[in-house]
Amino acid sequence: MKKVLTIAGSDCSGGAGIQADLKTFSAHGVFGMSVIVSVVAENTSRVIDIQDVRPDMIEKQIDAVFEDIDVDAVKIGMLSQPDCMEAVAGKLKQYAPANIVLDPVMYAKNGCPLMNPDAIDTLIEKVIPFANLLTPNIPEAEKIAGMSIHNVEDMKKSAEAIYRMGCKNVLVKGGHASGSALDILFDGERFYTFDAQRIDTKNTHGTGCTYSAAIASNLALGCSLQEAVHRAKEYITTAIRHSLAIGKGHGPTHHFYELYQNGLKNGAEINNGQ
Ligand SMILES: Nc1ncnc2c1ncn2[C@@H]1O[C@H](COP(=O)(O)OP(=O)(O)OP(=O)(O)O)[C@@H](O)[C@H]1O
Ligand SMILES: Cc1ncc(CO)c(N)n1
Repeated sequence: MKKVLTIAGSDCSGGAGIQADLKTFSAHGVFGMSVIVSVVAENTSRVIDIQDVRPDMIEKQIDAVFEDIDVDAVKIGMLSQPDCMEAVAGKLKQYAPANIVLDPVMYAKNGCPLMNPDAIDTLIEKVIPFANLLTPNIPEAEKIAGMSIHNVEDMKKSAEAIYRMGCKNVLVKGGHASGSALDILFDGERFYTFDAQRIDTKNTHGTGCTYSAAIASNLALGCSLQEAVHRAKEYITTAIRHSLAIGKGHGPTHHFYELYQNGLKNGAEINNGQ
């Protein structure tokens, strides 16, 4: 069985973070493992408080996994402070795992901050160079690239600027744009687009976590990057289409294994071109 690790924050309400990642791993038939970087008291409406795990404890969790188990892919999510980022980066250097997917989480869907804005330089200098794939949404791509994004051309320009920071591939997600749900992948040479119909729902809590965890699962299963993103786009589109009206705010996506299989069989209408 393929083994995939998430290094991220815990969402006690179950829709995002570590919890979304582990549900996504199970739906893909891979063995999920987790290193908790922050404990977040949050729900579908708000973030109440964040307690970061001590950096040496983050390092020890990563050691515990890698000294014992071969890891086929790593998904990295919420890293709230520079010292958490440095702890994770040091261990990525030490263990050099394959297939690192980095979701540079900055805000929850309800707008609450999950990363200290002063940590962005550390993210760029210390963590981004380890990523095989970076998956910013539009506001995150704006902050990292230092430009504003108004259209698809701007999404492409931001992807090029972020690529130059040392990650091997960049996927700028269009969930925050209007029109169809269009994502742009840049591999340093070419752009690939992954487009799906926008689903009219407020229940999109944890979509970015789910998407990046699905990409990491597919990479662990041996897919090429383009195939991994294509399949993950089908997965997230199906999970949003069947999202759950749980809670009073942005409800979570749905991770039923059977739903995933049916979604794939029914072909969740993804157009990918170049
Ligand atoms: N309403 C929607 N209908 C269809 N696809 C969507 C919708 N909203 C987001 N997506 C898709 O979901 C994926 C995740 O993108 P999004 O930009 O929402 O991530 P995110 O903002 O990082 O999520 P979060 O911070 O809540 O975890 C992308 O493929 C995006 O195109
Ligand atoms: C712990 C955690 N990670 C990521 C997100 C972004 O959706 C969230 N809301 N909570």
